[in-house]
Amino acid sequence: FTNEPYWKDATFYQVYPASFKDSNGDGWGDLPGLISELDYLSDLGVDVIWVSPIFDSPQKDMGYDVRDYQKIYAPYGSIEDVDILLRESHNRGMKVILDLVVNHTSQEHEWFQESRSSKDNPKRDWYIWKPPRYDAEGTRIPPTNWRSYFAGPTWTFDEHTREYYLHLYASDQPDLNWDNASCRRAIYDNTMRFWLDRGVDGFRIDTVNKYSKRQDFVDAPVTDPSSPHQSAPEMWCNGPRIHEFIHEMNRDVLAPYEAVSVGELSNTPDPRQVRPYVSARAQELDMVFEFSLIRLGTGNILGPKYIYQPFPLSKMKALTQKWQFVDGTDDAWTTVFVENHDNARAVCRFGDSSTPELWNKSAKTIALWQVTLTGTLFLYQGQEIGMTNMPSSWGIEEYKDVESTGFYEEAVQSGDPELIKKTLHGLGHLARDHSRIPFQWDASPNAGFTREGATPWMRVHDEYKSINVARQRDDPDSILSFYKKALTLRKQHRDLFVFGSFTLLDPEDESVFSYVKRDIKGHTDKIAVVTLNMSGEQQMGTDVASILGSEARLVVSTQDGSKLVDGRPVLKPWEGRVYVNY
Ligand SMILES: O=C(CO[C@H]1O[C@H](CO)[C@@H](O)[C@H](O)[C@H]1O)[C@@H](O)[C@H](O)[C@H](O)CO
Repeated sequence: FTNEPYWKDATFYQVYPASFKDSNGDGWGDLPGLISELDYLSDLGVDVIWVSPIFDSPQKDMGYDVRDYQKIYAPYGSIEDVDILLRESHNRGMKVILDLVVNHTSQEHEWFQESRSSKDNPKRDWYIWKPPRYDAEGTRIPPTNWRSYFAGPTWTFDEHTREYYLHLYASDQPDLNWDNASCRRAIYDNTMRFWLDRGVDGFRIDTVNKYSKRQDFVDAPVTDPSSPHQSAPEMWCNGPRIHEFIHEMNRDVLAPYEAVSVGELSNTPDPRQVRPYVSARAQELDMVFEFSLIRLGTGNILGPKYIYQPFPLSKMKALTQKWQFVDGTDDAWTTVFVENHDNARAVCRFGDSSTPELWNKSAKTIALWQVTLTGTLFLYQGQEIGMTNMPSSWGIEEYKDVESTGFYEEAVQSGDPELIKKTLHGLGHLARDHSRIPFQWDASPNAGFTREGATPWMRVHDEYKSINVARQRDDPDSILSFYKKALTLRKQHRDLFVFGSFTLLDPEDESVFSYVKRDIKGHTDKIAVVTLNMSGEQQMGTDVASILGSEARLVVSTQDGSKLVDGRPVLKPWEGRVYVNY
């Protein structure tokens, strides 16, 4: 696999800087804090660190609203700290990618300040401005009836020039007009080249399939008669010029710097629509995140996103199979992930955190699932120690995320107590806040995230004394120890685990998740069988012997189990195993 680019079998680790490590006691994570834990990441087996936005920002959406791409948000540190992060990471053989948020800026960005200053300002067309419409009563209404991802309209009226500007997210995040070539050039120069010239190794690219909007700006069909704002992803997702723009970004910036790129791609549930973005010969993106699997349990993200919808294991298995589309028929590549800063914790959503024992066992089986899937693996901070959702006893006041508060406000305004109750229940399961509380390093005050007496920007989890790195580091039976072992196994068996074809077994089984990985690249007859008990009862695993014959060799069990009956593993509750024929 020598001729494969490093980023295919590299392990990426996402850092949410506000919540990773605070070095100066202001209760907000920072770059010196991250730098002080690089050995921890290196020891875990991390190859590439993805740092969520650190740029100057009013933090309306935690930095996904950038005021100055070339300045570091002061509580995070300085640009010199980024240089140290790069140097110290590279010295440890780790690369660093930054978060590129260029579908929109903050409304405080100088570009937007100029654009809103007058209709004939040279940067007017760098954003998307439209005149108002008026309804039958002569009331001014937005140019279209589109709904924002954070609830409410996608348009805000600007008194100064008496026009509306478009924002797919918060009104603090006006969308840039990628149809304007000078705007695109400024994005390439002012943001991407600036950081690549400083030694950054690549980018996670935010909302990458939303840059090209349909130019007819018409109303969307009314799917929710109770709301004036309608779901309309077809108006801006995978738009008419999106491949032209991304190919240009690759040709002019990414390729010349050999910068790795991972795009964040939503509302595109069909792999046939995704492959063109990630086929090597297309020269667009190296890989993308698609969210169908990680979003299981949520409603339509442009509708009742936070009305929780329980899902069967068979659905999780079917979505895993759907996105394990690397089959050697083309040069497309994919990603593997189950957590990020926009979703709740995996052990609470796909595992069972109801007891310490089931929490430990289910978190390990989720890890084994992840490390045996084909594609580039991404971990999210805290996943490796099994961090859990905020306690259900915590009130809405603990939820800080603009999306959580937006949906809660919308429910309150509806005056419908049932909707309010359902939304609170849904947020308790799904909110982005769950993955954003401070990282749990040890049992000292504030979980070692910040110093004693400091006030963390978000409350530290009540259970930090039982779930933290210090407690797990030297415990061979801990989730952390298992992740270290599993990440090593992934590299040792990369031809099957990272590059192999995926075949789902027993799709209707609602307790056991089994699949086969075959060696498509090496063209050998090497086979791995993965069989995971995703239930709280003992289960029979898949028929390993019928696939691997007498050669079946146990590579790993999450609970040191090995019992086989008639060629089928007897799996303890939440036990996972991998067998191979070599
Ligand atoms: O649309 C996005 C883009 O998210 C990216 O873009 C958003 C805007 O920059 C930002 O808030 C997210 O943190 C960033 O990951 C969703 O993935 C997001 O999860 C949101 O919850 C929609 O329901």
